[in-house]
Amino acid sequence: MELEDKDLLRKQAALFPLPKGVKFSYGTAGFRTDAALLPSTVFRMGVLAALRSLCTKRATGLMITASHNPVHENGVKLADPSGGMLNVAWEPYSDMLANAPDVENFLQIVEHIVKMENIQSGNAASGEVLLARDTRPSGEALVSAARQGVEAVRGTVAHDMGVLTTPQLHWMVRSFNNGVPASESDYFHQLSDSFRMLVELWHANTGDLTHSEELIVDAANGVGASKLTRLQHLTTSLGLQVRNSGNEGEGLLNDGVGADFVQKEKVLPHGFQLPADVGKRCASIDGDADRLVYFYIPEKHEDRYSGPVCTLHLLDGDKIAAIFGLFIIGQLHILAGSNSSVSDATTAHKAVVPGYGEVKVAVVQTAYANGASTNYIKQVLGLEVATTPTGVKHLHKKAEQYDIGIYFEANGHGTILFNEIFSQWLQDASVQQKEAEHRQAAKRLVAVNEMVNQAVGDALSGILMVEVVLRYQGWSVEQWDSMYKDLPSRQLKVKVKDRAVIITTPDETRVASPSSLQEAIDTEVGKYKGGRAFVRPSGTEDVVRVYAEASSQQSADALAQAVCVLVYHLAGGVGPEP
Ligand SMILES: CC(=O)N[C@H]1[C@@H](OP(=O)(O)O)O[C@H](CO)[C@@H](O)[C@@H]1O
Ligand SMILES: [Mg+2]
Repeated sequence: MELEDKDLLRKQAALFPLPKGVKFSYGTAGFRTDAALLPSTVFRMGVLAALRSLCTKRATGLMITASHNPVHENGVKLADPSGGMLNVAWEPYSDMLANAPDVENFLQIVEHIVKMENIQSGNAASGEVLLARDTRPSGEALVSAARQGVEAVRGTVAHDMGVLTTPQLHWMVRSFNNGVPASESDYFHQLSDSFRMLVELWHANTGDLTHSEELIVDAANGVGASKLTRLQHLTTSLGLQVRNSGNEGEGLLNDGVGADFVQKEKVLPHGFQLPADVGKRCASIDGDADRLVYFYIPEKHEDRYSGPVCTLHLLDGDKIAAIFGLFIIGQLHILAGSNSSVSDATTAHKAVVPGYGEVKVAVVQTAYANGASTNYIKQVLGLEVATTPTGVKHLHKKAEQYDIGIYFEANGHGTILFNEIFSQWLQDASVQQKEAEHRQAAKRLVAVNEMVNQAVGDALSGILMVEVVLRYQGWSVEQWDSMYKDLPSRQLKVKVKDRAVIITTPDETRVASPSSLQEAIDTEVGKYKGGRAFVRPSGTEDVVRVYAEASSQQSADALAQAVCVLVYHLAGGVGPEP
């Protein structure tokens, strides 16, 4: 690095000293903590995003959000030039930079990165970083810190894209680097045009494609609310009612609302009521709109305010993956000219399409996927199921290995990826296939590829896709729910002194160390028919997560509870015994 580059960085970095006594960790999906502690981290991530851009010679992205966490927290996520998460090989750099104790140490790490990655800086270089934030009050000041970080690296500029959902920013980075229109308005038009196309292509088939009931969306009092409203203006046939939009009097961001709350607590979010909302098709998104779950309250329900509450029927990421898989395989069958039904598992997963060959399709899940979903996807849909560690960065990478990769975490983060060669083939097939039916199936898949965010999981495009598939199937939310019945499950957390003492096998289903813990878990699981349990240290919170499944809710609860006690005793639990 040249002297003047260093001087500029030194001067700017001095404005953002590291707070005392804090250790930052990149974790599962970026840095997250109390907003007041973050300016130095965000400034430094601005520097890293700039270096990554100079290194790849393409634009990168930086998003200020703490997703489903409380409003006083904030965080930073980095987008790689592909629009996906920051390349995992660069995560150690982000940890090193974020924790550098002083300016000189920080400069040394920057120099180390520049050398290791052979980065050309200076006037001739041109890096670009797109910045955005969610609706948190701390966001504006943090975007300013990020901008100062980006511009402290000579030869890079920051573009502030304003208040966006996380998936919108990732989409923009991807589009920008692909040289296609990349503004927010382009995003909305791409989604709504392809939704309209899918609706029209259904008309071509059978006639009317209106859904009798509108969808009610809990927007977590976050950034997704205004974006959904905008989307609705462009897609008139999408009947939508947005609640928890964060307007005056509607409550706080993520407070008793949103996808994380609904998925974990399985109770109605604020703004929804009995009996008015019974039977309605409802969805929740999270604070930065990258997670989506659906839910409804059945006619026969318990009152949420009395007794143990589980009145809400949840359709989580696993069920969204299942209905997406059903649609995709259905269209591939048309293209393959096969009359076999999706329940014919022996042929379903080998969609051999004349002119292309075998189309490789898989659903990618983590160990948190409900066992019933995995069975259904494999046995009824006949699709391959691949498993990865927790975290979208892992699922996304795996899904890219297929012609069509559908990935979802149970918590509702996921999307459908199309590989480039297959997507080009579909484009050609949509005009060149002899049979009109085949051209239409290809056109539908082309429209799905356009509509569903190819950069990252996106609640907005996810809603459009679910709504399309429900209409194609002619299903109500209850009919969708009845694809399969979830195995009873329970997820709990345990506080320990140092969660790093637990090391799991790569697939995260077993504890490698301490080995006594895995032996004890095995003994406990053996006591329950159809039982399954695993533990892993969280990558976003200072806890160990415990997951259990069994044949009844009571057994799942008991198994999860027993495993919590084992973790507490064998892995250094703190506070009162669980
Ligand atoms: C069990 C669970 O839901 N874990 C979540 C959570 O990660 P943890 O590492 O488990 O804290 O946050 C991640 C980021 O949002 C998300 O990708 C992941 O699925
Ligand atoms: Mg989120």
